[in-house]
Amino acid sequence: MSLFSSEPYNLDIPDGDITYYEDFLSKEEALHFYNILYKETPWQQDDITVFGKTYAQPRLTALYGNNGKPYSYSNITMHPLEFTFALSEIKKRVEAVTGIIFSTCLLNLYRDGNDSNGWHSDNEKELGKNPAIASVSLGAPRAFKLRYKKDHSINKKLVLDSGSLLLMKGATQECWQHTVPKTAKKVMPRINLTFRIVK
Ligand SMILES: O=C(O)CCC(=O)C(=O)O
Ligand SMILES: [Fe+2]
Repeated sequence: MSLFSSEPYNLDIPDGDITYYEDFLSKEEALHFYNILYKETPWQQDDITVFGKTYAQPRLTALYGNNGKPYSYSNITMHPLEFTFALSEIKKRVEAVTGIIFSTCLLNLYRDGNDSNGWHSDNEKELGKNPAIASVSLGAPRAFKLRYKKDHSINKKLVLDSGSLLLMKGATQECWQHTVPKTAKKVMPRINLTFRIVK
């Protein structure tokens, strides 16, 4: 954290609980972890099936966990790898700030502005009701949009900066969807880590 680190910021939204910690990691720490994770991660590109249509996921992913439990979404089942030293360090930091102990981390690599993550909620049944999801961003800043399921005109846009932590809790996954849209801007790669509790 820098001397001028900003306070955690609570989004003012109905039926959700979202906190943004802009300076969760310093810019130097974020770059350090970005470089390690970019190189050490066995990035994979899976085919996903959404509404009966199959296509290559527009980003690369990897799954890590400490309870051996697989995680399934969009007709893909991923089996967790053992946490690496770098991921364990980040996990400890996330747990210290949030007070929540996570079992699993899904990594996303957005190679450029053409990579994205479509509108979804993280509401898989193995996450249980009102799951807490802690999302760490490293590398290029990217837009992160949220919309209220009942009324899409209620929405929010954040830019998730390198070293930031976004914590989603409570009814957020039940009542909101989120997306990382494509961008026409020339952007460098971004790594996102979502810590979850897989039951
Ligand atoms: O990349 C992000 O910021 C979001 C990732 C995400 O929504 C997910 O993996 O479920
Ligand atoms: Fe998500």
